[in-house]
Amino acid sequence: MLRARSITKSFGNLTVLKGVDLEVKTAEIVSIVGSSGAGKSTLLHILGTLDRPDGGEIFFGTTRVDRLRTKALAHFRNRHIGFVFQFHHLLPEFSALENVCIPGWLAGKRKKEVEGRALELLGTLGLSDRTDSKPHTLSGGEQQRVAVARALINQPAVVFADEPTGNLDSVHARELHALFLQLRDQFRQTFVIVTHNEELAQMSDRIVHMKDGVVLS
Ligand SMILES: Nc1ncnc2c1ncn2[C@@H]1O[C@H](COP(=O)(O)OP(=O)(O)OP(=O)(O)O)[C@@H](O)[C@H]1O
Repeated sequence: MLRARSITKSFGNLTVLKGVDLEVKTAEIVSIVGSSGAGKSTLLHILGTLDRPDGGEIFFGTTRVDRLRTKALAHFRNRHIGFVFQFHHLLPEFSALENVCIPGWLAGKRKKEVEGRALELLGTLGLSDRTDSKPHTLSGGEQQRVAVARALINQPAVVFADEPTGNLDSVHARELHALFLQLRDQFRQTFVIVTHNEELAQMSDRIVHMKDGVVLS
């Protein structure tokens, strides 16, 4: 599904990634753990095509994404990659349903089709009765679940999550992780997660340890 080889990245004099290799299979949940500054978020952003590596190669299936031009890359990202961040960045003036639909509309899919899938996803995530709610009227856990539904709307090959439970209490954090497992089983959804939460990392299929810009295991 996802194959990254010899990924390097520097910011000025600081070499943050020193030749990272990583393979992720379909329907696998991989957690990336490691101390602060190890390069986890940098790697996630590069794998998620939000940033480009200095060297190395990244394949999604047979598509080499690090060579795509900016416009083609944006198109690829919107169609095939989902993101969940610690702060979910929901658009405050739009309802939960609209927030979920927007990436689908941007991808040029039919309005009704997108809405149908959004309603199905929100139902799966236990939010059927909150579809018309604005983000500020939802709890932190509910907002994060809306963000997960939004990440899934275009049926992405991979969802990248950077500290997705960082602003949730332990009950909601556990619920969110259980949801990732459910989505893996139900839709064969693949996840790559950066987390400091040891308990959640243990629930993944595989833990990848990073230290000083390299993957240890
Ligand atoms: N855009 C940038 N410009 C300059 N330096 C950066 C940039 N992004 C990250 N860095 C530096 O790269 C190093 C790795 O950062 P990164 O966020 O990838 O680490 P991390 O393992 O995710 O850390 P944390 O667990 O604290 O989030 C840090 O020293 C950081 O300051």
